[in-house]
Amino acid sequence: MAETESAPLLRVAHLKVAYPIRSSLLQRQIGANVAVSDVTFDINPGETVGLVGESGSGKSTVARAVIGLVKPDDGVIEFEGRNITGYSRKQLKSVRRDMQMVFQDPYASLNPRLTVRDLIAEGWRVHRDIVPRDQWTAEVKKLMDRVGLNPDYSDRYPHQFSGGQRQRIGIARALALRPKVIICDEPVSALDVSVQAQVLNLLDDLQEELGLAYLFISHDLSVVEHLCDRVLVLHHGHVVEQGNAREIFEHPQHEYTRALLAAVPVVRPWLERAHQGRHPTGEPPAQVGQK
Ligand SMILES: Nc1ncnc2c1ncn2[C@@H]1O[C@H](COP(=O)(O)OP(=O)(O)OP(=O)(O)O)[C@@H](O)[C@H]1O
Repeated sequence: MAETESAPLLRVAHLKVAYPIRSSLLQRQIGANVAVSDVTFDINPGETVGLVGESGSGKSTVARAVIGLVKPDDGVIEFEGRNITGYSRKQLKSVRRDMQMVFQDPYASLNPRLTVRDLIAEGWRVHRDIVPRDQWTAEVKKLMDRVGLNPDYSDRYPHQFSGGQRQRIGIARALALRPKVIICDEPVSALDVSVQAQVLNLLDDLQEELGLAYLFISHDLSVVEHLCDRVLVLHHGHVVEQGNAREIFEHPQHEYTRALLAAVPVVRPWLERAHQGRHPTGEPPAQVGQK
């Protein structure tokens, strides 16, 4: 799927992030908790790289470092060949537009006081050259349509939508900035299994249509296996195994990977559809607000 002839879209080399440990009384730093260490991987345009591991293994920390929310203690992060490791907030502005994030909890990540229209258009206030103001409404409706939401509901608020629909709003918000890569941090783990399938299939379709790259973070190996080209297995902040997704799932080399695989409860039939270019039969009926 991915083309590798040019520089990778995103390159993370020897990333180390340590969080300060503070004394609760004095708020004085008394040490550091190394959350990730020596994490190295590339993502090429149109590629999906999975980051898997148990809770606390460092997945979100890698995502936060890539997007500039935490400062690496060591290592290099490059975007399209540019070293962005030490970028200031202002310098990161141009990169953030190309690198969007979809979060685990779509409700917590959406401002409840904004309508869907304002939520989707929010990024255009900062990045003014993307969509002219007089076209915001039309463009919001197009994006809603694209992610499977009824465009007539653009003046509704997040609480008027279901969990799956709210995640579609989050995806539309990310798409609004026309990114090259989307970091998906457990994007379906807060959703019902049947709704997970719909959202994953949407992400898959968008990738095919727009050539997006994904850094896909999940503790659920059955999700990662079917969506990802390559996978990194994180354990206590270290990459214990990485490579082609299918090979890792068929022939896991590390005992931690084998333990994670053994913990996968069921093979989910809806995931069989991934990368086959068609929707599974028997998807649950669309919900209110969804087309
Ligand atoms: N803001 C923080 N301050 C201090 N320690 C943190 C902070 N955020 C994460 N950690 C610690 O860093 C380590 C990695 O956490 P991280 O959230 O990256 O893991 P994760 O694999 O994403 O876990 P989860 O799936 O539960 O989100 C953990 O030991 C965690 O306790």
